[in-house]
Amino acid sequence: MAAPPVIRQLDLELRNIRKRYGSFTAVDDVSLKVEPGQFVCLLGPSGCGKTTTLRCVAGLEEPDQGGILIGGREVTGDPPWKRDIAMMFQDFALFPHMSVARQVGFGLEMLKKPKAEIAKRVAEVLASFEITQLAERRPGQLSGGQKQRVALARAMITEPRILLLDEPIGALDYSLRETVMLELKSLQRRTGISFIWVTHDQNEAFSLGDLVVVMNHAKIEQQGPPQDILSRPRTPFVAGFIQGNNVFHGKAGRAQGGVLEVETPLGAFGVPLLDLATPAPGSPLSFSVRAERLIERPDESVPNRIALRCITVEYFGAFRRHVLEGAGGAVVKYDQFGALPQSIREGEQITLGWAAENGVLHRATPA
Ligand SMILES: Nc1ncnc2c1ncn2[C@@H]1O[C@H](COP(=O)(O)OP(=O)(O)OP(=O)(O)O)[C@@H](O)[C@H]1O
Repeated sequence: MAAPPVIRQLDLELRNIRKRYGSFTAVDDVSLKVEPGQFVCLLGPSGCGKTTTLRCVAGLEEPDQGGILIGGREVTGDPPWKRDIAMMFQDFALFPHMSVARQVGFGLEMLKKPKAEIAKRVAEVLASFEITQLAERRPGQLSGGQKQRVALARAMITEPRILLLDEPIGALDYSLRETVMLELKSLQRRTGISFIWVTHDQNEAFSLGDLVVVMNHAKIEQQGPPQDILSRPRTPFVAGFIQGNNVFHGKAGRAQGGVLEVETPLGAFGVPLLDLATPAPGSPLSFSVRAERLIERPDESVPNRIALRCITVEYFGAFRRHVLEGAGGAVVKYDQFGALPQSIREGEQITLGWAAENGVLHRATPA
């Protein structure tokens, strides 16, 4: 007889969560499914509702509408300690008068575990986070990086199903961040605990997340693997928020062979429709083209072409960014691999173009 199918419960499911503060809606109709052991990054500008969403998952806020399931179990209305989660805050929220060893064991103390078991687990966790030598110190005697480890050890000791992290490396020096990011990613992979990581830093979100959830004005604008968000932004907000996109606004023209003509102040361009319905002629819309997808001095075979003047050339580590101006002052960015010889000078007039397949038509509304 065939083995019964294994049903893997989602670690977390948010079903149409809404949270209002008075008349202000901080989280609006947010739905999310987190697979077991997923690294999820909630990404968006300040005030978009990331922290409030996380606090709803933690049980620190109660949503006005919608449901929260953790490990397939409805937890909406349950207090934080009944949710199989742990949380780590940007300021680490360490208890100032408590020794490192005591704080790390605090979660187990709350769960009323026997003293001997707590001592054994604390010793193990301190060793695994390489902070045994700090056991008797107080938070005031720790560096930023050490506080971070202590906060993490404290969160992980109860082996939660989900770890919620609110800007967990935001308080660290830049020099430390990359190392800590790598450590946290490998910790997440090793333990198989789902991480929900709030950040406004897209580099963090794209380098860490299996799933990136982009929020704006209390709503999810797009969610998907980093590659999808980078290559196929679905809304003008996502395209504009993610570095390196040129966003063009215009009106729908004719569609032919799956390519829509879009009329913009810079000219008419062909953009693939892919799975989108053909918009009514004249309806307003937008599309984007990544700055590294532009081609210099394209020949006649390239249908989308713009005459521009180069305003500035800037270096961003591995690439060189050209900022160019077109008709009516529209700004276009063109990125070139930094190791290539510079081919466009400031002040130069130049034609840039792109293959039609590199244009990404946006959906009019968030989805
Ligand atoms: N307790 C509260 N009372 C009233 N408004 C609140 C409260 N908490 C949050 N808000 C508002 O809800 C909105 C979303 O806040 P939230 O902290 O979730 O945003 P965020 O995306 O995490 O921002 P940041 O990156 O700045 O932390 C903000 O406009 C904020 O001012």
